[in-house]
Amino acid sequence: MWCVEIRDLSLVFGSQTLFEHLNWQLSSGKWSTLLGTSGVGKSTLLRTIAGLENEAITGGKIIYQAETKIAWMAQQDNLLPWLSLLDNVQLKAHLSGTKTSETCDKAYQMLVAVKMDKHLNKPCYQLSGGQRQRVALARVLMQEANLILLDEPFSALDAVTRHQLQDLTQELLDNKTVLLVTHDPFEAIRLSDQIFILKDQPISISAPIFPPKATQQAEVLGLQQRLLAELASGEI
Ligand SMILES: Nc1ncnc2c1ncn2[C@@H]1O[C@H](COP(=O)(O)OP(=O)(O)OP(=O)(O)O)[C@@H](O)[C@H]1O
Repeated sequence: MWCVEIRDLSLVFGSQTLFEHLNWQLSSGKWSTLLGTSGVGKSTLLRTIAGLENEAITGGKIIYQAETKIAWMAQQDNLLPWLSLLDNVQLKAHLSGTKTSETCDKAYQMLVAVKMDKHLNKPCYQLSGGQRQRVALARVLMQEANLILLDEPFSALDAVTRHQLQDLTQELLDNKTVLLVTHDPFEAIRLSDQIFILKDQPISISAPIFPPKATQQAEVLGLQQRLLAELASGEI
């Protein structure tokens, strides 16, 4: 069962053809990861699925399952620095002047889920990078989306914080459809149900690679080596 189907899609930036008659399906209820060298077009694919690149599309279409609701989380958390955590999490209500005790309560519950509730009235500029990404995750949860697009949300974090936030994100987004962009093969192996490698321009997307689940097997190390080699061979 798919959540998004890309059908015969072509996309061009000036003289650069990124997608040409691209066909691809994103499976429902799974974590899918896009790996590929810098500049290949991973973020563009994510933005295209989010409907943010319509002007660059020259052909084909994207079909969404009924009631698909999209949320987005990226490396830059896009929090408003002078607003409190609580207001950042309920930003839509805050900006539209529709805050209620229900939206406040729900935002609070989301901050509890990401273990940031004790800071709820602080302005966001006082937070560390990892704390800010927790708040960004709470904002994603607040949107009650069923398709979550993650554009390198962990890449700016130190190893320990990254590990913790990966685990938390995986726990809280269980059962959602997640599409993750990363440069890190090990992150892809840890988090994904399926991995896709993007290569070349126009882009080709590999068949799905299904990582083993236990993280300390020789098989995992072998797959990590294979992904690194594939990425190196696809440098553009
Ligand atoms: N709005 C735009 N206008 C023109 N060119 C663009 C635009 N957005 C992206 N590009 C170009 O499209 C190509 C793919 O960019 P994209 O950011 O999708 O790559 P990426 O694989 O996500 O790279 P990275 O891993 O470095 O983030 C790049 O050559 C980039 O310069």
